[in-house]
Amino acid sequence: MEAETVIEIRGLTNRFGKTVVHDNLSLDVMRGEVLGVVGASGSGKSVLLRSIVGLMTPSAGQITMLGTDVLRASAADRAAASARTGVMFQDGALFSALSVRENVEAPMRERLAVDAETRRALADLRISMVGLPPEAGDLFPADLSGGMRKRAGLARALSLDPEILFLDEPTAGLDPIGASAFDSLVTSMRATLGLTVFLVTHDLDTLQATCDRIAVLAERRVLVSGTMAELRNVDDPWVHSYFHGPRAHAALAAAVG
Ligand SMILES: Nc1ncnc2c1ncn2[C@@H]1O[C@H](COP(=O)(O)OP(=O)(O)OP(=O)(O)O)[C@@H](O)[C@H]1O
Repeated sequence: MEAETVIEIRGLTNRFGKTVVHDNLSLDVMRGEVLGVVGASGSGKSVLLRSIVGLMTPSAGQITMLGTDVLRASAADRAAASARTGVMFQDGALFSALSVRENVEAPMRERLAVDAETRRALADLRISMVGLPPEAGDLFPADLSGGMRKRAGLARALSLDPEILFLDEPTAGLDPIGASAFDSLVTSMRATLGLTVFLVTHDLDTLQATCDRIAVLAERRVLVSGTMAELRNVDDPWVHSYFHGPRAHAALAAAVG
């Protein structure tokens, strides 16, 4: 079966004043893959994610997501494409005045024509899917540990049963055990829900554990993409030091051992 491109980015340029973050960047994301996006701090990973999900307007270029030209489509078409995606931000970005359940219900209120009881049941299902205990639905973000807040953010990202999940530094701030549990959760949900995952991370263990393919942002574009094994053979100083540094060796050793 031929692979389907679910996100196609061509000629993307992002500028802030004189700072050029992306220059003529191209990237394809295929249905069902977990794509990791790495790059030095400031290389434009978050700006890329925000451009795709419509949180900022790029200076130039074309982004086609699920068949919609997101930079040129009508607001209604953009909203329809966006409802088929979910985004989990680094700090969870939960509404502090709402309970976890209400946070998970929030996207449904806008997009799903279902009664309150069904909405609540769907939210509780998402909460259990991400491994939170049932009572977590009644808690508020301030009552949650960092790991629970990440899971609650993930439950909200899954609210509308998305086809594409965007994760921005999902394991940042978690202890190694919590991070590895989160990696396993992403892997199992991709398998059970058939998700496509776009994952921005610095975490080599996460790359090793979850990603089919990794795209490296450098020189204002996607310098190279491939599997971890392929990227270890790329002759570029940043790529080489990233994938051959002590942390990379530790991640590989942990995966083998
Ligand atoms: N709203 C903005 N206004 C001006 N400059 C911005 C804005 N957003 C991002 N930038 C700049 O764009 C560049 C890329 O930022 P971005 O946050 O995408 O980097 P990153 O690769 O995600 O970094 P990190 O790994 O540190 O999170 C940085 O130089 C940043 O200062």
